[in-house]
Amino acid sequence: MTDRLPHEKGFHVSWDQLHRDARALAWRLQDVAPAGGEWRAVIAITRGGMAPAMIVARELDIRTVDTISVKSYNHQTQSEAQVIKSPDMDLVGDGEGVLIVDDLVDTGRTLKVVRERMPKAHVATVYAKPMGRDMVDTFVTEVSQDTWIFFPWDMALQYVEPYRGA
Ligand SMILES: O=P(O)(O)OC[C@H]1O[C@H](OP(=O)(O)OP(=O)(O)O)[C@H](O)[C@@H]1O
Ligand SMILES: Nc1nc2[nH]cnc2c(=O)[nH]1
Ligand SMILES: [Mg+2]
Repeated sequence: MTDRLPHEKGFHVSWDQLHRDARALAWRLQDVAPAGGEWRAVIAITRGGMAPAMIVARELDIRTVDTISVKSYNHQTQSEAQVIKSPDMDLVGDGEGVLIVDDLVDTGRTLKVVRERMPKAHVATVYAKPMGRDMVDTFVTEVSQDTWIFFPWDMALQYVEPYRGA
């Protein structure tokens, strides 16, 4: 089940917070745009990168968006990262002028396989943990390694008991 364990802390991100943080990422990316000022395409790492990629593409007015599908986690248990769908490699080439977006980097294993396929791409994530931070060129917020990030698509509003019961 999606309990916190084995992570010590939980960082719960609302849609509103994710929207703000993804826009902050887009703001940072403006300063590192390739020569000529335009990214050729955004590549979202599915599935978690899709919402942030959409927001970044909207802010930076990038209309060409593709995906790379990588599966590495089953809930909180990691196995080997596997590319199960590639982007259009005629479009992507070696990654020059291409922006790769994911929701977070944790161990960096997902980004390792992605970078092998697009070595010259710029890699951006909204959140980063220390182990994988060096795999990312631009990110917004760092959380500790023992934190599990819960995204809005994994959560629902629900009643909580007050601290002081009746
Ligand atoms: O740096 P790593 O340790 O490789 O972990 C980071 C990856 O793990 C999560 O994806 P996940 O494999 O759970 O798939 P999903 O995006 O489809 O939920 C997250 O969205 C990142 O893509
Ligand atoms: N949702 C979520 N997926 C992850 N995949 C690897 N680390 C994390 C995390 O902290 N949260
Ligand atoms: Mg993912």
